[in-house]
Amino acid sequence: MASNQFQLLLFSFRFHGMARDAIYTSDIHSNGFSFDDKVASVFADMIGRSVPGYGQTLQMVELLAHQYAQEDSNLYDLGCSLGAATMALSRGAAGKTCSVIGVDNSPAMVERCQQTLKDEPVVIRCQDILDTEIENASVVVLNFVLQFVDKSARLNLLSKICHGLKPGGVLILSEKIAFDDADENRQQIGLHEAFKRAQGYSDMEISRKRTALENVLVPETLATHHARLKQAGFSTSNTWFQCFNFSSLIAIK
Ligand SMILES: Nc1ncnc2c1ncn2[C@@H]1O[C@H](C[S@+](CC[C@H]([NH3+])C(=O)[O-])CC(=O)[O-])[C@@H](O)[C@H]1O
Ligand SMILES: O=C(O)C(=O)Cc1ccccc1
Repeated sequence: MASNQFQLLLFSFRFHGMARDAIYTSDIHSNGFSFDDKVASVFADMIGRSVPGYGQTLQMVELLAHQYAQEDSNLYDLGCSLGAATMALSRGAAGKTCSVIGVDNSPAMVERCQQTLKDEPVVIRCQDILDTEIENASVVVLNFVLQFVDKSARLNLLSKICHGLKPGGVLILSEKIAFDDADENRQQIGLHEAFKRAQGYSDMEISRKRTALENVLVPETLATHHARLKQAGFSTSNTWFQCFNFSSLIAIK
């Protein structure tokens, strides 16, 4: 997606009432994190101010879709939330006869996503991605989603994706990551929290969300991701982006 198009998307979220994320200014949401209506209503602001490099990641999803989308194939955005990466896929594949499919199991997200993308040539489904059939695919996106899937189900999901990809097809995987070295892990988490502070979150908001995400968002190391991608059947995987404890990979079948 050209950066002006991404700006347009952000503008459209703002225009349609994108509210500022103030969820953790109060402690009523301190018991766990879920993609409910409250989160969905501020999500564009939340992810933009919480994930360093998020906007650039979307631009690269468009570029990678342009590079790897094959004629007469399906492009999947698994865990599409409000459809930002779905839109990037659609833009990247413009001019090719591809079907773009976004999937999310949060009704609140899907409702908003369908409304926002109602004029785009994409289909948005409310479904658990563990139940989604992947077929005739050339590009599959998991943009900060695998981290929410139970660890024990991650390999099966990636194997299913690899199986549904055409030869030369790709998986674009973005994740919050962990580091084996405890000092490095602490430093990267500290830098991420400094980023969030610079984006206007208070120490209290940062600390409450950290607690809410415990055992909900479970990050793993890059080495674990690359090893699992290989085990799932991908022939290569490479890291193409990292900022603090957030990273994006591409795996080719
Ligand atoms: N099993 C599941 N099945 C379907 N959806 C799921 C599942 N588990 C989680 N989700 C969905 O995955 C999304 C994760 S957000 C993705 C951002 C987006 N990709 C973006 O590029 O803007 C990332 C974040 O919040 O850090 C939520 O909408 C969940 O409902
Ligand atoms: O905010 C955080 O600490 C994150 O790790 C990123 C994030 C962004 C949106 C929802 C959940 C987590």
